[in-house]
Amino acid sequence: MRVRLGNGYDVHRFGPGDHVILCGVKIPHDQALMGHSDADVGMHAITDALYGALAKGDIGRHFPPSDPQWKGAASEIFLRHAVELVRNEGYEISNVDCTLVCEYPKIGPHAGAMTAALAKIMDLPADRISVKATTSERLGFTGRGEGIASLATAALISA
Ligand SMILES: Nc1ccn([C@@H]2O[C@H](COP(=O)(O)O)[C@@H](O)[C@H]2O)c(=O)n1
Ligand SMILES: C[C@@]1(CO)OP(=O)(O)OP(=O)(O)OC[C@H]1O
Repeated sequence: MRVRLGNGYDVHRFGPGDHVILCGVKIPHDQALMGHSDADVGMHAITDALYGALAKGDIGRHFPPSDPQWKGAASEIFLRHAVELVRNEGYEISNVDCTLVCEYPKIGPHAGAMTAALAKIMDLPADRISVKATTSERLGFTGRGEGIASLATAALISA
């Protein structure tokens, strides 16, 4: 059996707005995340982990921020593309683990909905997907509430 691992990391800054979209779930919040797309920082990190596991570049290579086609795009477009590449290369996703770094919003109450949303998009059982969160103890840009960071790891196994 062949195994490949990938990691992903992304950051989006806060700006004016009344909700964020994280791992496919819309969460009411007193600010929004800014980006060329819908700024789903969790989904972007997972997408990059899949590209990384395949050694096939990153999200900006496949969906350039300079391309107006992706302005306001739903990030599930990017994730679906990465999942398709995984399957086309003869792998299946063993599991994905994502950590969101922010003081607010609190992720715990939404983690189940995020896992379910990702499972649907990735066509995977929910027990292969983990979404969790940490604060940064009010330190740094995430601690000051200037934005949200996300890290993800993906493991692929040969199908
Ligand atoms: N945005 C967040 C941040 C954290 N959590 C949950 O709180 C726990 C404690 O966080 P620490 O940073 O103090 O370790 C963490 O393990 C999460 O369960 C959260 O839900 N949303
Ligand atoms: C996702 C893309 C799509 O144009 O735009 P952003 O929403 O700005 O997100 P980022 O994580 O900066 O990745 C770059 C782009 O590929």
